[in-house]
Amino acid sequence: MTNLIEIKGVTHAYRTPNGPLPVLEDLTLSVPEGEFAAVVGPSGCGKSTLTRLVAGLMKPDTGEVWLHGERVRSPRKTVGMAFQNPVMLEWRTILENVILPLEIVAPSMPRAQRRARAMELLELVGLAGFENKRPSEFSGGMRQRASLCRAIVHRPDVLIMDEPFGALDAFTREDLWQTMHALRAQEPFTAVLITHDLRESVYLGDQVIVLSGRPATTQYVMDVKYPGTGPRQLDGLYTPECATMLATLREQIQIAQGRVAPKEA
Ligand SMILES: Nc1ncnc2c1ncn2[C@@H]1O[C@H](COP(=O)(O)OP(=O)(O)OP(=O)(O)O)[C@@H](O)[C@H]1O
Repeated sequence: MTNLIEIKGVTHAYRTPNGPLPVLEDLTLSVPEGEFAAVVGPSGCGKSTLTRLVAGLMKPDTGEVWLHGERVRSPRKTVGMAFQNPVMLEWRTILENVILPLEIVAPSMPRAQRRARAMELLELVGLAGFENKRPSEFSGGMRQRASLCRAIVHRPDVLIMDEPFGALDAFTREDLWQTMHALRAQEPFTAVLITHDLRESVYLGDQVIVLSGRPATTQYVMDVKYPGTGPRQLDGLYTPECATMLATLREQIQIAQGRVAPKEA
């Protein structure tokens, strides 16, 4: 499997009035094409900075970021992004909001085709029938569903999500996890998810990458062996296999926070 994302020896510091703030330190990681990588780490360690580098919104001080075999040096159209608080244009309907990236990336696409593409996704996430509503009429969960559609409507190479479900209640969040699996089953894409929720990382991730405390480096990578065959079931989270994976991740986070010493190899 080829790697869609390659981050090689990336080091970055922000310039602040108090001097440089080192955020990433010789960070190396890769995400194979079609895989879902969940990234966890202590608060403030540099997770969002990492997403900005992959999207080409920032350049690292040193090191290289590669996407689909091309060095990332500027913002990429082939990246879709979703955030905790999706910004929607209130004067547009939900359908018109979802169509927006196509207007920018594929301006020559016929209007009917754009609408059909957006509707296809809205149906997939359970929002068919709501397409003519305004964002203000939507709940947080509905906004986030629409935001996911908008992020992948132009079929990006990679979907980057920065705590997209962080502000949702636990039940809505679990619904959205299932929606995410449904979306991926329909249109396989490579994904990077920043999250603070270890259960979410295991339920959604093919791999979970644990970053160290700031300045962040790749501390630990777990290949998720989710119990059961076929589509992942939420019940799987309550099995001994998942309990073991979650305990390992929790310990890694505590090491990253400096609360526990790493075990001798
Ligand atoms: N533009 C900036 N200028 C200066 N410092 C910044 C800037 N952006 C982020 N930082 C600082 O860099 C550090 C890493 O920030 P980043 O948002 O990447 O961390 P994070 O792991 O995503 O945080 P959290 O888990 O709290 O969401 C933080 O200390 C933050 O305050």
